[in-house]
This record gives sequence, structure tokens and C-alpha cells, in this order.
Amino acid sequence: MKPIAITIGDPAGIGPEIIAKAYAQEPELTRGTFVVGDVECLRRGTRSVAGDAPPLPVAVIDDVVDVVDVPPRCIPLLQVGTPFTDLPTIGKVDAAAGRLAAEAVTWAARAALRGDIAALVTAPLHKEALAAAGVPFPGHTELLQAEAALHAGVAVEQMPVRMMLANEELRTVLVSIHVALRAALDAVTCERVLETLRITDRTLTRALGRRPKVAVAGLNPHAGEGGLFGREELDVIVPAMQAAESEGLDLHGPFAPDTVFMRARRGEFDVVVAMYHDQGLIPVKYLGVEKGVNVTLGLPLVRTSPDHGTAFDIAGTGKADASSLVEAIRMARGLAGVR
Ligand SMILES: NC(=O)C1=CN([C@@H]2O[C@H](COP(=O)(O)OP(=O)(O)OC[C@H]3O[C@@H](n4cnc5c(N)ncnc54)[C@H](O)[C@@H]3O)[C@@H](O)[C@H]2O)C=CC1
Ligand SMILES: NCC(=O)COP(=O)(O)O
Repeated sequence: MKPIAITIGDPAGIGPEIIAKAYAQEPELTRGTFVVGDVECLRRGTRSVAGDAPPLPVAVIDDVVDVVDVPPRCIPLLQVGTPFTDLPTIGKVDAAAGRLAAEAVTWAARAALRGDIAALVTAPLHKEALAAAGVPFPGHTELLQAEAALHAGVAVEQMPVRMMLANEELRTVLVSIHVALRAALDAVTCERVLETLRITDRTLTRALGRRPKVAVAGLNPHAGEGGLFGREELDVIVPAMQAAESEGLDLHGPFAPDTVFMRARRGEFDVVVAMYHDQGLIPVKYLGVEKGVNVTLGLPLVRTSPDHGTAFDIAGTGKADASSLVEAIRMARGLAGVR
């Protein structure tokens, strides 16, 4: 069984703490996993959550094959770069923290693409810190897409990926992610919607063992109300759906965005394709940031992540809930076929 890498995320945020909690609370689930990051940052996280108990020890490993030798109740860590001497200030945007977060994800992506690890689970990083470090990607999804394209020797456009957020009640896949809302409107093109439908259908057919019933959200209020409140449904979304239906996809809509998630939550559909980031993520996160998992669809590797961010407002307090990370590890195991 190949190990699963958990990237540390931004060390000024809750990443190290939720990782430490996941190892403390879920010894069985975390067996065969290891952290990619910085030893001193992870040790600080273990201290933040330990309370009166001794913090979990961290064992530095040189290679993924060494994970099996690390005793239970000890966190294996693979160091990337030089260990920190001055730790990043908790709760502050810091270029060095962003650099570590990016280096950890890049290392894990390459290891997954080489086939050295079964999956990667990414603790949250801060997008401003990533930018401050000069990383040319807004988030994990784009960085992983670029790494996968490089590995395959193709252009990034030939490696289309999509973000899915899922909890026990809802799944949503997004047509666009980290762009301004105005740019997101321009991204609602026939090609992007069709690509999103294809990726959603392909991935969920594999995961569910049957073709998913896909609801498509409109873009405009009331899905355009027959063209009265915008024409994207008629001119873009319906043609994309017709093209996908001719390939056999089981599609429904476009539906009014304000009620389609309620219907999916009742069990009418397996997944909702949302036209932009917040249309899809607000309903899922409103059900609880501790419940959702972010999965990147379309990659030649398994990547999951908690649905929440770095939570700078509570970082260092030990209050952060590790449930979403735990679910992300569980899902990564399932998707990678690791039992
Ligand atoms: N997977 C990733 O790397 C993600 C990264 N982010 C990034 O994180 C940064 C901060 O984003 P925000 O919008 O502030 O969202 P956030 O999710 O970090 O925080 C929003 C609110 O939820 C609370 N919260 C979040 N996670 C929690 C947990 N595990 N337990 C208890 N409370 C929790 C926070 O304390 C805060 O009040 C941004 O740079 C954003 O882009 C956001 C989402 C996912
Ligand atoms: N809102 C989810 C999010 O921003 C996570 O992005 P990514 O880092 O997974 O690409």
C-alpha cells in the first residue's frame, strides 16, 4: 500500500493544528499517511492542540518508504526546503509561509505523478501569501493542473480540471473558480460548460458505479425567466447541455439557482453544476465548513482538501475543528482505493 501525503498548508494558519488533531483523533485513518512541510511549524501545531497532554511527537523521514517504520502516535514528516528557524507569525500573511505551502504541494504533486504516493490531501493555504511568495497560481487547483500538464507534456488547456465540493448532502462542480465575478461571467461559455459537464459525468460515473443525475444551475435569477433576465441560459447553457446529452449524459435544467440546491439536497440529483465559485460553494459551506471536502476532478492523481481556509482568526488557539480534514483523508483513501 502506497502512503498518502498530507501537505502542511500555510503554517501561519490552522493547517498544522488540524493535522495534529487528525493524527491524535484518528490513529487508524492516519496510519500510512505522512506530512509534507516543515518540522518546526508542525511541532508548533502539535503544541497548540495538546492541552495538558504531551504533544504528539514528529518524526522526520527522508523518504516515503520510511513511513511504515514510524511508530503509532507519532507523526511522520518529510521536510521540504530548509527547516524554519524564525517561525511565521500566526494569523499573518507571510511570503515565507506561502513559499513553504507551495513547495509542499509541488513536492507531493510530483510524488503522486511519479506513482510514489497514493494520493495527496492538502491542508489550506493562504492565497495572498502564495502571491507574496511569487507563486504564479491562485490556489492548489491551478498549481496541480500545471504540474499534471507538465508531467504529461501537454499545454495546461489540454489538462482541464474542475473543483468539486461535497458533503453528505450535496455535491457541486464549478464552471470557474478563482477569478473576479466579472471574469466568471465571461467564463460561462459553451465550451467551458460542456467541459464541466463531461468531467462531472466521467468522474462521478467512476465513483458511483453508475451515470450521475446532473442538475445544471442557470446563471441569472430564475434561470433567466425565458430570456427576460438574461440570455446565457438560452444562448450558452442549453446548447452545451444538448451537446452533452447527445453523448448520453443524464442532465436536468437549467434550473433557478436559488432552488436547485434545495432539490439536490432532497435527493433529486447526484450533483449540481454551478456557473461560478460562490453560487456552488455558499450552499455547501452553509451546511458547515467542518463537513465539506474539496476534490479536484480531471487530474491524473487523487487530491482532496478540507473545504475551509486558513482561518487566521482562530489560528494558534487550538480551537480549529479537524473534521473536514479527517473527511478529506477518508475520501482520499476511498478514491485511491486504499482501505
Ligand atoms: N483548500 C484551501 O487551501 C482553501 C484556502 N482558502 C484560503 O484561506 C484564506 C482564508 O479564507 P477565509 O475566506 O477567511 O475562509 P476560512 O475558511 O479560512 O474562514 C472562514 C470562517 O470559518 C472559520 N473556520 C474555518 N475553518 C474552520 C475550522 N476548521 N474550524 C473552526 N472554524 C473554522 C474561520 O475561523 C472563519 O471565521 C484565503 O486566502 C482563502 O483563499 C479558502 C478555502 C480553501
Ligand atoms: N474556495 C475553495 C478554495 O479556494 C480552494 O482552492 P484550492 O486551493 O483548492 O484551489
